[in-house]
Amino acid sequence: MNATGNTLLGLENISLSFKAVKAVSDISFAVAEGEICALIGPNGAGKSSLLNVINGVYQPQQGLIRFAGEACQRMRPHDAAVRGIARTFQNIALFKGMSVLDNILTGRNLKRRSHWLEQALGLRRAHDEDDRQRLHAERVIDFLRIQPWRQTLVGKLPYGLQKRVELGRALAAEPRLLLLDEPMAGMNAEEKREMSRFILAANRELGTTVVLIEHDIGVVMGLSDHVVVLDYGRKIGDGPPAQVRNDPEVLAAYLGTRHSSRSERRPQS
Ligand SMILES: Nc1ncnc2c1ncn2[C@@H]1O[C@H](COP(=O)(O)OP(=O)(O)OP(=O)(O)O)[C@@H](O)[C@H]1O
Repeated sequence: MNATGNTLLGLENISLSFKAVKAVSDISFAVAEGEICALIGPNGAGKSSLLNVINGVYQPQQGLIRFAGEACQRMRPHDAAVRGIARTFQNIALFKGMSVLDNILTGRNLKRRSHWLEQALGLRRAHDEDDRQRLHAERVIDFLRIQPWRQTLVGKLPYGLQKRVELGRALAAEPRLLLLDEPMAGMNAEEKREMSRFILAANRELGTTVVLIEHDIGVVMGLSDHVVVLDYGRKIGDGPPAQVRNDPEVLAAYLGTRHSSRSERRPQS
């Protein structure tokens, strides 16, 4: 564990509705700087909605978000990115017709200092900037061990590698907080182990705080310092993995006494 004990992200009484659907109801929890926090819960529990609140895609009707000591009621996606929050998506959101390197470079857009006109005119400052951004993107490529595919079009890569490139694009922004929406969905056991290693490395070696949504409870227990459990938009668990996995309310949500067809999400004993 890498956590400092200082709160990086605080959610206070967040509620979000879509007309009659209450996606998130009065959720509060804190994420310490340097920790890996997993958001878990059955389908429709409100996990993705909450990530979308954190990075400003959805505006909650109620509640406050504190990030790095600053409180705000409404965060726009651009503000969130400028403040150091990066995100990957449940369904891969990459430019399939662009190379791995160019996709990762798009993660550096907010770091560019040269004006678009300088870039259009090919001025020296823009060239130097390009070199610096490329160097950084190459470091991310090395970190994630995707050098052999750096010039390959992303659409031609297998799914597991595309997920890694998406992680790379998020890391290229040098985020303070990385939000990962099901980074291991659809992967086999070996791919999950590999992805877990990269997430741990980003956390430990780069010092990135991580909030991730994951359905594989074995992965969650092995990777996280902190687990928050949602069910029907409410928080029903919040604590270290060992505590959460033995919580009767959490077990009930997963073992299906309140839901049907939960068999694929049972905590491992
Ligand atoms: N844009 C939207 N418009 C209307 N309803 C929505 C919208 N986004 C989410 N919801 C609803 O909000 C509730 C929470 O959905 P959400 O996607 O956050 O759950 P989840 O826990 O991420 O589920 P899953 O594990 O299936 O991805 C669901 O009832 C969903 O149908």
